[in-house]
Amino acid sequence: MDKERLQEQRRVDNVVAKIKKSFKKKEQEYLKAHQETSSVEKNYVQNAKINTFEIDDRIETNAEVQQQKQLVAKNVETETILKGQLTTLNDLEKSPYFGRVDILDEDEQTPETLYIGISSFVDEKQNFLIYDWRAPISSIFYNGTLGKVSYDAPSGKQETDLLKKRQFLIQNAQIKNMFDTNETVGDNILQEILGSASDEYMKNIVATIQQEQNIIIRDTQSDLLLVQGVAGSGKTSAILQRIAFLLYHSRSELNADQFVLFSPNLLFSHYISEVLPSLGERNMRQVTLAEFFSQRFEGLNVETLFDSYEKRLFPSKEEHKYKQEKETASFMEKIKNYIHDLKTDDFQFTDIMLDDQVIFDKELIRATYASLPDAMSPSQRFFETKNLLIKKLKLLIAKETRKKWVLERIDSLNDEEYFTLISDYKRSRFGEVAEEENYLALKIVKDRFRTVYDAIYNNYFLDVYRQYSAFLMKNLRGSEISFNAELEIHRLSLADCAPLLYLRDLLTGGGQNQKIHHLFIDEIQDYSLAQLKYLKFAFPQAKLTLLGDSEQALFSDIQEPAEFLSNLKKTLNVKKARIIQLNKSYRSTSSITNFIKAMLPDGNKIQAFTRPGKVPKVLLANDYSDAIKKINTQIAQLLNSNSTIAIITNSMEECKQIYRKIHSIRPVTLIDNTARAVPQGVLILPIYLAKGLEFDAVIAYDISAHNYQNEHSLGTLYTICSRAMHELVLLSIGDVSPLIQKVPTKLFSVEHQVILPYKN
Ligand SMILES: Nc1ncnc2c1ncn2[C@@H]1O[C@H](COP(=O)(O)OP(=O)(O)OP(=O)(O)O)[C@@H](O)[C@H]1O
Repeated sequence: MDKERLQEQRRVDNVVAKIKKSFKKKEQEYLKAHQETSSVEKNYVQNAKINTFEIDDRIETNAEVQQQKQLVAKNVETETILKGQLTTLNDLEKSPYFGRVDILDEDEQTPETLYIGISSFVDEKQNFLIYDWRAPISSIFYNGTLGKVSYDAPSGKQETDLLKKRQFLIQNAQIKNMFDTNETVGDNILQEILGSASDEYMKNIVATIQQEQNIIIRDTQSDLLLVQGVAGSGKTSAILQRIAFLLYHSRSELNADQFVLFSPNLLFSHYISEVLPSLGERNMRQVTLAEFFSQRFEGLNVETLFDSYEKRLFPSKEEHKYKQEKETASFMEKIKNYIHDLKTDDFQFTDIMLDDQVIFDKELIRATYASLPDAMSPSQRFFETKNLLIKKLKLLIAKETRKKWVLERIDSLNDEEYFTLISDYKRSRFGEVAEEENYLALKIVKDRFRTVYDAIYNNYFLDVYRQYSAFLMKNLRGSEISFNAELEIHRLSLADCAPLLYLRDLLTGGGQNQKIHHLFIDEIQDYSLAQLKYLKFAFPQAKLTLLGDSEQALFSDIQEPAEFLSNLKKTLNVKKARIIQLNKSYRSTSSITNFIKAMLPDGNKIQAFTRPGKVPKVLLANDYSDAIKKINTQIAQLLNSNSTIAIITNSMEECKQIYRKIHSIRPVTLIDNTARAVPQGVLILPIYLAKGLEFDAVIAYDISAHNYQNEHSLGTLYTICSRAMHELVLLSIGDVSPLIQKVPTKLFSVEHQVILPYKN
């Protein structure tokens, strides 16, 4: 070991010893906090048990229990914080840092040496032994080349002289690799990291963030940050790091609950779930578009992207046309205009019923709405109508309390019913019997009219579905037929969700979440402009970070990036928009990336990371049973050097067919849309569930001309191939797709004697 490395190792030993000491101290604090929580909890349980029998004692006990509850919550929070700190210290113990910079400030004589890791660490004298990677000064580790550099500090731009930049790979407190570099972050360590096997969870990239990724991570100015990056260029990695960065820099104003990430599917949510905790941060909220819509249309079966993808394989021409129209931003504008011009007579009000009885008929509701000034916006008028209806309901309830049935009901109450009704209200408070009777009558009637109140509160007096249908009839005549037919069987197609919600929210004034500060959307190419417009409306305070690869479009044709960007900017109408392109692909070996590049019309822009590997292999099968044989042989071969092999298909049906044939031969996992995690081994899954994921080896199933006829399916084929990290096998039953035929033959090998109509 050379002298310098020995010196560095000595420093590592020294720092690790201090981290261990600090860990022990924190552990004591944690144990103490834990004991406190347990004792408060015990106390709380005992208090909750006693004195709840006697009605009069309930109120006091409740107050006490509430106090204890708050105490437990506070203690649990302290415990969680300490536990998080222990986890971070534990991680630092194994790998305290990954970078070092030596800098010389203008007014200084001697250089300063700073070490950079996943979290800061100070010794007892408050000396910084490790700087957090998110600290302003740390940015020069990722950004700067040696010489004069600048970084953004809270006090403004700072300049310094960067004298040395050193990278470390430290495992179990031992330096495994270390070297000095003049580049931003050198290739050596990256090579080592990218060459390793895939994992159930995505890893953080903190030690090897690349310059252009660093820009995405540290941007705090843009209202819309659009990252257009080729497959495997680290878009997802960069935004997760970005979330950690934003949380660190706005610790006092922001917490993880104010971040929402729209992810492509539940497998993906699980896959990325460890990145933020590994950086010492809590996870943000995650939701898929399907979940988001389903929550808003209770009782309806909302079509998912996956249903729509499977259906897309056989769409009717007419349906396709309607769907395309509903996905445009201009369709959303039509909704806005429709509502603006909507006459009172055109509102689809509906009677409010209680059992079989009409409580407020629709004409009364219409008259109430009509009585309000025209100058009010529809949502204000709607809100006022709601208030007026609630007032009317209160009058009705007051009148009803005097009815005979109510008195009869009071007389027939047994003890239990009586105490339930009176709940914690003290009997002694009633001056006279009549007062108690009035109280009970009001409770009984209110209970009886609860559903009416709920109906008003939840806006059920407007039939939004009929309203939307009326809108369709006016603006996309014919499309209301299938909408109504689907609704009959409680189904809602995906293309209708955004316009329908928009219509509902504009009319009723709801649906907006003002609390979310940052909205992240991954795989943006799978969202229609109508959906994006709605999300912007639903999260009006949120800054947007949108990531995508317009060429990985599964659900629509590939769009020119420039056209996509300009449409997006126009639709979302934001002030400070910034677009960042990531063209270097890190996931796959250069052989796989070069193969993929050749498939795409503008593939030249993709830069392969120089990691050598085998060229992709194209296998030609004569028929289905030959294909299954070939899959089995390939799996056996690939398993020699790969731990996860994914057979990726174009549809669930294909997955099931393959699974039926091969699961008796070897252990395989069929992944469907109920799966929450991706195990290691051999997997079979359709491409839409593999979005955003990666596997050691991929077998692209049936890339024949039959399955991938033309450029409409290029997005799917490209996405499948780009899931492979180390090896890619493409299997075709019969002639290969013309999309593969245009790839130069030197970029892949062919296994079969059938002659291919090569052009090159
Ligand atoms: N700077 C980096 N250092 C180390 N690994 C990186 C870096 N950038 C990307 N990677 C790795 O490259 C792979 C692809 O990254 P990621 O999934 O974030 O890309 P993506 O652009 O979201 O991909 P896709 O659009 O194809 O799903 C991951 O294994 C990730 O860890």
